[in-house]
Amino acid sequence: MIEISGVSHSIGAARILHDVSLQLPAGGITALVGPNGAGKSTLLHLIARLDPVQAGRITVDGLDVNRTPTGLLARKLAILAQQTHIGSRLRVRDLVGFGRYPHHHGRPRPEDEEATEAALREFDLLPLAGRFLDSLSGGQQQRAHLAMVFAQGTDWLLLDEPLNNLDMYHARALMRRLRDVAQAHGRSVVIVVHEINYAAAYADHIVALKHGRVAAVGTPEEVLCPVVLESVFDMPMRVHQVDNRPLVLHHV
Ligand SMILES: Nc1ncnc2c1ncn2[C@@H]1O[C@H](COP(=O)(O)OP(=O)(O)OP(=O)(O)O)[C@@H](O)[C@H]1O
Repeated sequence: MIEISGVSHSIGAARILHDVSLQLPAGGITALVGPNGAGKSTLLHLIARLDPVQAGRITVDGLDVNRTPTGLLARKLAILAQQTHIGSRLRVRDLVGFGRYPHHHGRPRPEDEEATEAALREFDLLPLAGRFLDSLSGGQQQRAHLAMVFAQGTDWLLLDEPLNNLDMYHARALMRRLRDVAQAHGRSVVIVVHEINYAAAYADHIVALKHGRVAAVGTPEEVLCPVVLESVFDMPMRVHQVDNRPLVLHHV
């Protein structure tokens, strides 16, 4: 479980998160939703210690993220951040192989090579494995970064807008893969997602943030109802049920 207790965060004079307390359960998919600027990425960065926790406390399966050694944290959680600053003159296979670094510290073993090849295969990257990142399309680059995160083989996957640039085929494939790793392998996934119907179809648990505060928490049925959605996104919405899941009509 990830426990977030009384977390506040400021950048300069701007308060970004206000006393956020949450529990993200292990072993399923949690979707973080909310309008632009709500603080979703900031919260994910704090969980992964890309930024230090200024006030409050975050633990991941009991490990305090501010005090846990980097190597241990990197074997516990992997994050796909929204902006990645990795050298573009890097080949896809090398990027994906970096995901294994916390396990081998620079001396890859056969099992690390196998994990890298498996991740390349999983994300349809084998034909592109020898290509430089800057020669790939946006969606292909996104798949390469996802494969690196998967190759890390952690209990927790934190993914900030992983559907960015993915076509319908690869978006659905990714969400099914996330559901599979959560259900069949007991791993835990936290995903920031703007397309609310991916949260509706695949999430077990939804957290809505607004203006740096928790606006709603619950199952898809509890959070994805017009009253809650309209208060979070400030626009009218209709919600239907399809295959026992909510389907949000927000685009018309
Ligand atoms: N380096 C920074 N300097 C100043 N303000 C920042 C900085 N980084 C983030 N912010 C502000 O913090 C707030 C929360 O940003 P954050 O990226 O966490 O939101 P988000 O919910 O992920 O938004 P989006 O859906 O647009 O990605 C925003 O108002 C943003 O402008």
